[in-house]
Formats: sequence, C-alpha cells, structure tokens
Amino acid sequence: NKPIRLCNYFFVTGGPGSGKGTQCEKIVAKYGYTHLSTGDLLRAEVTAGSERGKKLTAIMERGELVPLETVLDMLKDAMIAQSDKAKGFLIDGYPREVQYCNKSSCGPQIGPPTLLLYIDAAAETMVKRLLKRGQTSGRADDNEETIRNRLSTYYSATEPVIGFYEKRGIVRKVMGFAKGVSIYQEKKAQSPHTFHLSGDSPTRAESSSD
Ligand SMILES: Nc1ncnc2c1ncn2[C@H]1C[C@H](O)[C@@H](COP(=O)(O)OP(=O)(O)OP(=O)(O)O)O1
Ligand SMILES: Nc1ncnc2c1ncn2[C@H]1C[C@H](O)[C@@H](COP(=O)(O)O)O1
Ligand SMILES: [Mg+2]
Repeated sequence: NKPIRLCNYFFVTGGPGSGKGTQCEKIVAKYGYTHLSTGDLLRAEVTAGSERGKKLTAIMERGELVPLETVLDMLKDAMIAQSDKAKGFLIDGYPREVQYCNKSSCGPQIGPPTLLLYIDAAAETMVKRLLKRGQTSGRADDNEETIRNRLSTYYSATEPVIGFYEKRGIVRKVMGFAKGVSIYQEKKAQSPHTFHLSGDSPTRAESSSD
C-alpha cells in the first residue's frame, strides 16, 4: 500500500456546471498542479464497462451521489498513481457531503485540504451551460431532468461543505463567470460580488461571459 506523498491538496467545489473543470484547467496551466475530477474518474469506470460501472451509470443518471467508498477507492488509486510527480492535487468534485469533511472519514490517505476553492455561479447560469454542453458532451446527466436533480442534490447535500470549511478559514471563492482565474477571499458574509442563487438575475459580468 504505497502512501501518498505529502503535498498540497485543494478541494474544488461548486454546483453542476459552475465551471469546476474549466477553472481547474486554468489552474493546471498556471501552477502545474494535478487535476483529478471524481466525476471524470467515475465516468471512466462507466466507459470501461465494468459491473460497478453499470451501477454508477444509474446513480449518475438520477443525479444522485455515488457511495463514498467507491469514490475514495478510485480517488486514492489515482492519487497514488500520480503522487511521485504531483506538485499538488486539485480534487474536483470532492467532498460532496459535509459528513465526509473530517479527516477520519476521508480515510488516512486524504488529509485535510490546504484550501477549498468554491466556484460560484447562479443556478440559471449553470442550467444554461449544462444544456448547451449537453448538445456535444455525450454526458448522460446533461439533460433537463437530471440537471434539476443534480442542482437539488448540490444545494441540499454539497453546499453545506462550504460552510464547514468557511469555519476553518480555508475557503477561497472563484467567481465562475470571470474570465481567467480570479481568486479572492470572501472578507464579508456578503461581498458586493456575491449574489444569491434564487431569484437573482446574472450580473453584467456574468451575462457577458456566457
Ligand atoms: N466562465 C465561464 N463562462 C462561460 N462558460 C463557461 C464558463 N465556465 C465554464 N463554462 C462552460 C464550459 C462547459 O461547457 C460548461 C460547464 O463547465 P464545466 O467546467 O464543465 O463545469 P463543472 O465541471 O462545474 O460541471 P460538472 O459538475 O457537470 O462536471 O460551462
Ligand atoms: N465525490 C463524489 N461523491 C459522490 N458522488 C460523486 C462524486 N463526484 C462525482 N459524483 C457523481 C455524482 C455526480 O452527479 C456525477 C457527476 O459528477 P461531476 O463532478 O458533476 O462530473 O458523479
Ligand atoms: Mg466537471
């Protein structure tokens, strides 16, 4: 059991279609970290056509969360495989539930993150992007019904993860509509750049980038 070399871990969270993968690509290009998306790892298992993959397809098509053990199995293998050359890991889409935020439930090989990058975008923006992505992505979950369920799973199960790490002072918010990577620490509970997800219309910056 090869241990994962100690290095920086950045967890990356945000709603479906907020731009986690897009922002991670930019961070990789600029800082050379290793990007691991738990969703991509799960889809690779589906593509491989294993029995486990068939069960995963059904869960993902419903817009629900995959059991933690499955996610951790894949994540640890991927981290171990790349740990010799990784400067740091960007772990995109993990954790998805607040009960998995403490160290012991993450397992001994995935320690607490250096930072949680939170990609913020309005629900209507995310829906619009995912429907557009669905025209070419081939992703089974880029359809209206699954998107609705994924949003609901995100707000009920995953959003509390942000509050958990905010209490520890390690959340950095990335505005998911900005061009390039713009990371800043949210100093106030409600900064002028922040807007609520329900009922808000996109800001000018957001409308212009979509
Ligand atoms: N800042 C942006 N402005 C306009 N479009 C964007 C922006 N960021 C991402 N997109 C587009 C690219 C994709 O087609 C789509 C979703 O982005 P993506 O990076 O795949 O989101 P994500 O990784 O958070 O989604 P998922 O959770 O479904 O994997 O939106
Ligand atoms: N960390 C995860 N825990 C549980 N389920 C997950 C995790 N990462 C991805 N999933 C499942 C559930 C999502 O709807 C799909 C797609 O993930 P995405 O990050 O949007 O590509 O996979
Ligand atoms: Mg993604």
